[in-house]
Amino acid sequence: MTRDEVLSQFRDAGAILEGHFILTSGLRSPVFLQKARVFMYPDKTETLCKALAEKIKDAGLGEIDYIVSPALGGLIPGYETARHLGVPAMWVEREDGEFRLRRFEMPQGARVIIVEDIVTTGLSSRETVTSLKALGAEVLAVACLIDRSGGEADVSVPLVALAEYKVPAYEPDNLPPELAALPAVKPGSRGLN
Ligand SMILES: O=P(O)(O)OC[C@H]1O[C@H](OP(=O)(O)OP(=O)(O)O)[C@H](O)[C@@H]1O
Ligand SMILES: O=C(O)c1cc(=O)[nH]c(=O)[nH]1
Ligand SMILES: [Mg+2]
Repeated sequence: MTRDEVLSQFRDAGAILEGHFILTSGLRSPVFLQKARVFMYPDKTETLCKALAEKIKDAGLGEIDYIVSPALGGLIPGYETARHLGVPAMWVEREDGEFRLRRFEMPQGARVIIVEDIVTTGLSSRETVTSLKALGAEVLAVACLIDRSGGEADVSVPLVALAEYKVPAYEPDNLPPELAALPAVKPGSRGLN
């Protein structure tokens, strides 16, 4: 899929939101990719994740034992990408703020690809890599649907992005006036009680 085809799937689902958003990293942005509005549609999700699975295969990473995704956003694309790769999918979820593989066993040395929905700073992906390495997994790569950093994010392992879409993000104490004038909302699940 081309970058424009990937972005069209998001645009057609009404998933490219404009306003003032607090991102999971704490950065602020005038654009939010509300992936849940894409994952509402099984056909769109299948199209995107089939293409991501092909890109993962083309990356030549060798045998893959498991896909693991960070909840919540990674759950649906992780499952669907795993389906196209023919491997099982697990997820990590936050417990006391830390990603944990609460419901599954990870065999020592298992070869894992992490599937994320969106990468902005790479923070959530790095947290996922750390949690899986601590269990003895070999993390081959992170794969995501959209890399908002335009290739700049450090996920601590190779990053396979279906599309890059560079979107501005600002430190909260350095906002452009037109962004500061809008009320801020935080759509993601980090820090929710
Ligand atoms: O690269 P980063 O700077 O970490 O940003 C990207 C992360 O932000 C979102 O998750 P969020 O924590 O908002 O919660 P969600 O998965 O429940 O949407 C998204 O699903 C990624 O996991
Ligand atoms: O950085 C984030 O938290 C983030 C950005 C985005 O566009 N979409 C999303 O789900 N999370
Ligand atoms: Mg997430």
